Amino acid sequence: MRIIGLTGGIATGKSTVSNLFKANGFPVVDADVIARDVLKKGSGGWRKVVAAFGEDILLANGEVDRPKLGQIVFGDPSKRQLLNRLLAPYISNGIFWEVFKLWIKGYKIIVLDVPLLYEAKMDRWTNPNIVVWIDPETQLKRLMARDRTSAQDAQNRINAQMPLDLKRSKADIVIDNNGLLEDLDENFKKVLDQVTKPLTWTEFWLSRQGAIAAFMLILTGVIGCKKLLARV
Ligand SMILES: CC(C)(COP(=O)(O)OP(=O)(O)OC[C@H]1O[C@@H](n2cnc3c(N)ncnc32)[C@H](O)[C@@H]1O)[C@@H](O)C(=O)NCCC(=O)NCCS
Ligand SMILES: Nc1ncnc2c1ncn2[C@@H]1O[C@H](COP(=O)(O)OP(=O)(O)OP(=O)(O)O)[C@@H](O)[C@H]1O
Repeated sequence: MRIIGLTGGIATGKSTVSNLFKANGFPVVDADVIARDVLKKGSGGWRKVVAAFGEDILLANGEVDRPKLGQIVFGDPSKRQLLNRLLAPYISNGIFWEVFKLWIKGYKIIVLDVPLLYEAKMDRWTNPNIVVWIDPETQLKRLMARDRTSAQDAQNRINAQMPLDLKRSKADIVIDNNGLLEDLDENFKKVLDQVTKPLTWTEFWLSRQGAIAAFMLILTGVIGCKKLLARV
C-alpha cells in the first residue's frame, strides 16, 4: 500500500488538490476533518481543551467557538503548542484508524491531506510527499479572501506553520498553484502519472517500505537459522 502525503501552507490549495484526487477515485484522509471531529462537544479532545482554555471558548450550545479559539491560539505560540499537545494524540489516532479502514477495504493508494505533515513528523510514514506551493503574496490574498479575515489575522495563521519554502525544499513533488485553476488541472495530471507509476525494484528497496521489508526478511532469516541450529 502506498500512502501519499499531501501538504502545503494554509490556503495554498491542499483541499483543491485533494478534491482532484477524489475526482480521480482516490480515497483521501483529511486531517482537518478529523481535527474537527475530535473537538466536537463531549469528545475526549473537547474535554481536555475546555479544561485547559476555560468555558469562555464555548458557544451557547456547548460547541467550541472555533473562530474565537483560532484567534487565541494563532496569536500566541505557547497557547497554540498547548492546543497541539492536547489534540495531537486524538488526531493521530483518528488518522491511523481512517487509514486502517481503507487498507482493510483493499485500497492500494491512499492520500493523506495533513497541513502539519512536516511539523508533526508524519512525513516518515508517507511517500511520496507532495507540497502545494504558492508565493507569499498570493497565499495572503487567497487566505484573506476565503476566510474574510484581516491581514494581521491571516499573517498570524501563516506564521504559525513551518515556512512554506522549507516545506517545499523537503518535498518529493512540488505542485506550483500560483496560476489559474486550469493550470492546476494540468499540473495535477502530471503528478497523477508520477504517483501511480509502480516503483522499480531499486526504488522499492531504497524506500522506507523497502527498508522495513528488508528488516523483516533478515529477522525471519535469523529466527529460521536459530531454529535450524537448535535442531542440529
Ligand atoms: C484552532 C482551530 C479551532 C481553528 O479552527 P478554524 O475552523 O478557524 O480553522 P480550521 O480548523 O479549518 O483550520 C484551517 C487551517 O489552519 C491551519 N491550522 C490549523 N491548526 C493549526 C495549528 N495548530 N498550527 C498551525 N496551523 C494550523 C491548517 O492549515 C488548517 O488547514 C482549529 O484549527 C484547531 O482545532 N486546530 C488544532 C488542531 C490541528 O492541529 N489541526 C490541523 C490538523 S493537522
Ligand atoms: N489556482 C487557484 N486559483 C485561484 N484560487 C484558488 C486556486 N487554488 C485554490 N484557490 C482558492 O484558494 C483558497 C484556498 O484553497 P484551499 O481551501 O484548497 O486551501 P487549503 O490549503 O486546503 O487551505 P487550509 O490550509 O486552510 O485547509 C480557496 O478559496 C480556493 O478556492
